[in-house]
Amino acid sequence: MSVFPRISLKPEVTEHLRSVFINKEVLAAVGLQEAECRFQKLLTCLSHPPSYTCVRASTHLAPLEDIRLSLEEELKKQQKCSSSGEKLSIQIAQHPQIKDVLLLPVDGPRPVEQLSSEVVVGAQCGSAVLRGAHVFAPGIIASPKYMKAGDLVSVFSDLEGRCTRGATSFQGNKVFVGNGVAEMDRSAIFNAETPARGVGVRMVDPLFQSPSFDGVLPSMAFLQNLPSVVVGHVLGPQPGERILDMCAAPGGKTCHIAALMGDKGEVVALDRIRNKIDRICQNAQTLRLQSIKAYCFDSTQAVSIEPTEEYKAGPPFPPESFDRVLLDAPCSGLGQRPNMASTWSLKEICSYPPLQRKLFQAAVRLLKKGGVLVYSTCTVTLAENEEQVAWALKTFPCLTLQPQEPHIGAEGMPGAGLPPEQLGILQRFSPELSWHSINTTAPLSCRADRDTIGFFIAKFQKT
Ligand SMILES: C[S@@+](CC[C@H](N)C(=O)[O-])C[C@H]1O[C@@H](n2cnc3c(N)ncnc32)[C@H](O)[C@@H]1O
Repeated sequence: MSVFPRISLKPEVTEHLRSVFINKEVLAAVGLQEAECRFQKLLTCLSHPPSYTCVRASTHLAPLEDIRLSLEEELKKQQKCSSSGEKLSIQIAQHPQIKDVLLLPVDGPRPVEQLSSEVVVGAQCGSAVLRGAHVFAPGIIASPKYMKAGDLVSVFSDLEGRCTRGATSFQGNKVFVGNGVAEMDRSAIFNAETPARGVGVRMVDPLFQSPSFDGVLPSMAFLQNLPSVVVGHVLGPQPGERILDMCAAPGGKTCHIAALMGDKGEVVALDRIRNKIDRICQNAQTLRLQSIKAYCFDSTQAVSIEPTEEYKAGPPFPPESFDRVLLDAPCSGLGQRPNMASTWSLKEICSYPPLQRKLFQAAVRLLKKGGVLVYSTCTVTLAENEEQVAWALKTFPCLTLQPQEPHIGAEGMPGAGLPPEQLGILQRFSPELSWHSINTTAPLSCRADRDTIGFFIAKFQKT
């Protein structure tokens, strides 16, 4: 059910996206009415959270069913301690095809009454609340003048980033995300000498309710969107191999790859941003994985200039060093859900394809002959997805497009000149195709594959 307005984008971005979704090839395939309808559904579904939470279970540490039962126990304990009167019935489902995934239903939108005391949070924080998080103090932008710990407050998300930090009220474009109990006085949030940390508002009556995973079985349950889990399986890492994850932070997919290899072999994780490397290491440590080596490095420069150089730990690497390469590329992120507003310009969105191509060139060079390259993004544009595939197949005759296992998403979108047999083996998660037709009372395992974030996966082999 739609409760939020469509995602708010700059008009130039909306027009650009319309031209992507209503391109000539799509028009020829489905007609104008259906193409326009899909585009409108896309704008609506992007502002809403998926109807379930996906957890990747650490099946390298314990059997899935044991993890499922422990998680159920932990979440029941969490409910006993919660001050909320209403209890969630906890049903954790397994995914029918993916053997390390657990699915938890999200209950929402729920009928929640708004209160007169308002806390305003940033849009990113608001989106996290809609996916089950509490409000952390750094996310709070405004609060009532005399807010004390223990006060019941309504939480609003500031969609356009217009609220002034420290304000006592805000009349701009905001969306109600639920009620909670303040865990801090206003003065501790805005007037403290050091920035406040920890939970600022504990959500007791959220608009969309799902269990909070904060500190719940951290080594066993990792929150990850379903398409991101699919990426690891499509890459198909094998024990003993050497794998490169070129854009790795915060390391969700890196850790999955290492887990799928039974932590045997070597997973090299690169990211350009230094402080994000710590997150990769923390995640690896929490999930008890030792085969991961993380480096701060610009992956466009990851091929060594000296061609005869031997492989050594750390970048740059000689050509053909890796059995498999994952390029989970930096992208415009327009598939993320929920996302109620983006202030990005068209120029910013169009800045990604050239960077993705530079990374892709390095990926192809670093891959061994016979090796597998997986390219993925969490965005919906053609330029960052199918057009990149068309470019790659033309630029690198050594690459062939491969079928994916599992293939639970839709096919690639027409518009980049790819023939149907190639579109058919691309995997595009397109929540707009089923928006409104998803029966939220149907078993989770039936609807999970369709109610995802927007995502794209292509698999290549170097011959
Ligand atoms: C989509 S995110 C990766 C998410 C990650 N694969 C995961 O599953 O947790 C893209 C990442 O690429 C990194 N990045 C951007 N440009 C890069 C470059 N030239 N070299 C290496 N990393 C880069 C960003 O810092 C960002 O962390």
